[in-house]
Amino acid sequence: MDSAIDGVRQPPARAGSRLCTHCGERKAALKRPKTLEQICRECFYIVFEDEIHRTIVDNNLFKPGDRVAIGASGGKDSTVLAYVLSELNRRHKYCLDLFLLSVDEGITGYRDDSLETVKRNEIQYGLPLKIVSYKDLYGWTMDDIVKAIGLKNNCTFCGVFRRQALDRGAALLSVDKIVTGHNADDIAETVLLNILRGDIARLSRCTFIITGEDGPIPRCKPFKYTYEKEIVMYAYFKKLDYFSTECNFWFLPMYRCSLAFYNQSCFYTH
Ligand SMILES: Nc1ncnc2c1ncn2[C@@H]1O[C@H](COP(=O)(O)OP(=O)(O)OP(=O)(O)O)[C@@H](O)[C@H]1O
Repeated sequence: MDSAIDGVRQPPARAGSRLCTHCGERKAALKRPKTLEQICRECFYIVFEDEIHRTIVDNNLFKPGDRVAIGASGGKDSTVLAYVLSELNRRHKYCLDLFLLSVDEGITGYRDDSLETVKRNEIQYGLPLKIVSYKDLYGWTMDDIVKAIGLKNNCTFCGVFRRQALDRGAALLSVDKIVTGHNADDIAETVLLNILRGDIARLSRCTFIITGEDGPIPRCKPFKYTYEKEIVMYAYFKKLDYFSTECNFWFLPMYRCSLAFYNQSCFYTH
């Protein structure tokens, strides 16, 4: 729709030529998926990080002196989590001891490459890294398991092993908490899956921000309210070093195509 300034009809503002609705000074670089506001990069960083800080504080995720392991796969979510958490820890003086904890499932051409990214993150963010492998813990790699059982149910095995491996790694690091990069989209997906499966017990638990408080080491999801699209934008604008290939053993072509399209649809090009 055309707008009128001093009675003169103006052409519609082009996406990318609009001013940021927060500072009103810089050009908008994106339309925030969460609020649909036109926002510049600098203001986007501020609101994105502040929302995660608020989530941490409002839900008492940590206490001063906590040792916290960041489940680091090298993917976008855990890379952004490691970066933002170390920034917030410094800025807001959470007084946390942060560690990167990676599980090597033994998937050639996937996890070996993504672990190289985590090793670079270790240096870039100055966070100590611990890697635990299925081979050392269980005597099997995922490559061996898929050779033995094929591609059916392999993700179920891998998920169960990874959960336990993260606990074992966390125990070796003597941490108080594990944080993972599960985001709002992941949680929505889990809710839908649990509804489809009729799994009422899991349905009630799957949205909790802290889980496993009765187990060895509690797990937290600081990205519970963070949209996946915004995590991708943050990583892109900040030029974070992350690994973006899907697992070799997980092949859903339609999902991957739609995700690629979805991840690109919110940027303005100046
Ligand atoms: N191999 C791993 N080692 C350590 N942590 C992991 C590993 N795989 C997954 N995680 C943790 O579990 C979270 C969810 O992983 P999942 O593979 O389900 O989602 P994702 O969206 O691909 O996450 P990411 O972008 O961080 O890879 C990750 O963000 C990370 O914190």
